[in-house]
Amino acid sequence: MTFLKLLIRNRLAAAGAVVMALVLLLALITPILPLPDPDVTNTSNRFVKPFSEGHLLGTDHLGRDLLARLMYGTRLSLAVGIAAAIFAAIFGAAIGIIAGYFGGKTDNIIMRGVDMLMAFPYILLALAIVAALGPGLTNALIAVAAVNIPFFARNIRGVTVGIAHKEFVDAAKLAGEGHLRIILTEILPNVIPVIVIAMSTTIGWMILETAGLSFLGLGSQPPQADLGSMLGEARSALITNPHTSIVPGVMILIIVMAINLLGDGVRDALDPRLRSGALTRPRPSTAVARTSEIPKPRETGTMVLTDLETQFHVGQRVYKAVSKVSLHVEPGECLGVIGESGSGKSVTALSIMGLVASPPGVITGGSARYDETELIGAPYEKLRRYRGDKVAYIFQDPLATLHPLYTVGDQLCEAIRVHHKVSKKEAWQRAVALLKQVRIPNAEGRAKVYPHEMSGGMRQRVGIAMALANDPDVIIADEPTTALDVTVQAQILALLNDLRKERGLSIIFITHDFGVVAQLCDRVAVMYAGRIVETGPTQAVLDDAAHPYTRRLIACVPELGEGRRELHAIPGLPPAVDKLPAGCAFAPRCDKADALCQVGTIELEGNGTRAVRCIFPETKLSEDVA
Ligand SMILES: Nc1ncnc2c1ncn2[C@@H]1O[C@H](COP(=O)(O)OP(=O)(O)OP(=O)(O)O)[C@@H](O)[C@H]1O
Repeated sequence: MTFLKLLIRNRLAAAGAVVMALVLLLALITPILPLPDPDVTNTSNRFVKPFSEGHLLGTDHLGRDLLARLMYGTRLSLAVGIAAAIFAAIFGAAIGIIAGYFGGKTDNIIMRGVDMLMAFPYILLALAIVAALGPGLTNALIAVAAVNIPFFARNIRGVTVGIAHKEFVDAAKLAGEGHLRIILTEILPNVIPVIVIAMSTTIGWMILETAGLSFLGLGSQPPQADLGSMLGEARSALITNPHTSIVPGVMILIIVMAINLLGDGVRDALDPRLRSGALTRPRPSTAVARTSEIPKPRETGTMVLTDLETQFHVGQRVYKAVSKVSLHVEPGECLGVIGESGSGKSVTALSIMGLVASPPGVITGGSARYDETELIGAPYEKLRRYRGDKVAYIFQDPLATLHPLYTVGDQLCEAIRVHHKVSKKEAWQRAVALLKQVRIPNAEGRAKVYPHEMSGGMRQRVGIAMALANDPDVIIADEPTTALDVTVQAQILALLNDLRKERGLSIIFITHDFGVVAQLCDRVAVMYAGRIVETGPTQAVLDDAAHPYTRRLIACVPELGEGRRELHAIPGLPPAVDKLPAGCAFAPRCDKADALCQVGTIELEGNGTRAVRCIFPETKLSEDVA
């Protein structure tokens, strides 16, 4: 269904589909249409012009009705082209899957054979095959299918090689599944979209090739008409009676155009990366469609978010990933943003610099101010200048953000030179100094290695060095230690803490671990279903959390050295952000909730230092202490 919707949304593809459906329908019902016999000659009636009585498209050099020949010819050309495409796809895909899956010698032998076939110009190869088998439509079909097999084999082999090394295939092998079963259940479903895409984009080409062979007299034999043979026969009357060539020529043009447009649409609609964003590529910065005025900031700091709202618009659905989030961070301060997976922490962080992919992401309101400059809705050039230079990000998996083909030193140099005009040598020296600063031993030597040659902890230090490359004022760290073991995690946290003190950095630290917040953050903001439910100084929140959700989150952290202690998981799941309930989103999971919690809007209310979004808080916040 999604596939069809996406296909229809692409207007050119939809036009191609309509034309193709019409042509196919006409081809199917040709035998029952009141048409004259396409093969009956009437030499007294040669070259009748189009729109004559009894001959809508005129007649050819033997007086045969061109409309009837066109309809039957189209039927035949389509049948042969489609059949050739199906054969080429089946055999080519089978060869590609076997070569890609088994690899090694099997791959070498099969693919060198395919290479040899590809070394011949396709039309020469097709001519050689037809010459060997003899002229005729079936042989033309075999020839066209055969010359296209290498194209499918190469494409599918490439995709299969990638899939054959994926973990789920290894898991199937470890579970003792046989090769045939793995190919049918693990590999094939993953390559079918590629086969369909390859077919949809080559079918038009195969119809042309079949027409080419018939044009040369090697395909359909007289008196049988197909589009190529009609063109061939019309060749001698090209100047005197052009309608005999124009009629089949225009039909070939229409069919090939329609198939190509449809094929491109099918390719786009089947590409999973384009699905949620319809058929458009992401824009360089997140789309902003405000539904209200830019709010005035209520706090001060290096980075101040006020009532930030980010949504994902997917078809008719609206996912409210971030709802009216307000945060601020002072110079030299570390703010922790904590919440379960899916609570909107990353989307909040990415919205600040316009890094949420659009479509489907849209910032629908709020403000993000860096040092008095509004970032939401700022022109892309301005955001680009600020990205990395003023506000830098550190992500969870540095392997995904570092380029695998460049050394870490080169990547650091590039990051420096994007924002500063310095010589390569100077950039390199700065890169080495940065690596030293993040305490990488033998920084000169390590600058020359590739990311995959480093351990996870070292890579994350490189990630931090990248973030520091341009001396930013704000660092947004999105779960930078989640993938690391506890000792390395402690080292990285200590490093971030030292850098913060040395450089006066503001850090927004995203995590789902209260233990990490306790170690590093001055203040904490707890998120649930896209909203802040509690904020306050870390120690105060840890000592006496006000929101039942915060209490439950803290209770989930094991305390080492405390002897046996029961951990209380939070029952239930967070709500889907496209179907948020009224009132408190945590109410369905909260044992303190009653009917009052499930109506209206519950505001975040505080005393200047702490705030909570709950009508039955676990603890009463003391009067204003600001
Ligand atoms: N492309 C998208 N289309 C629809 N919804 C999305 C999309 N990307 C994210 N979301 C939704 O936005 C919400 C917030 O996601 P986000 O990644 O910010 O959560 P998170 O708290 O950072 O989680 P995690 O700790 O797992 O990274 C989630 O409910 C998610 O389902």
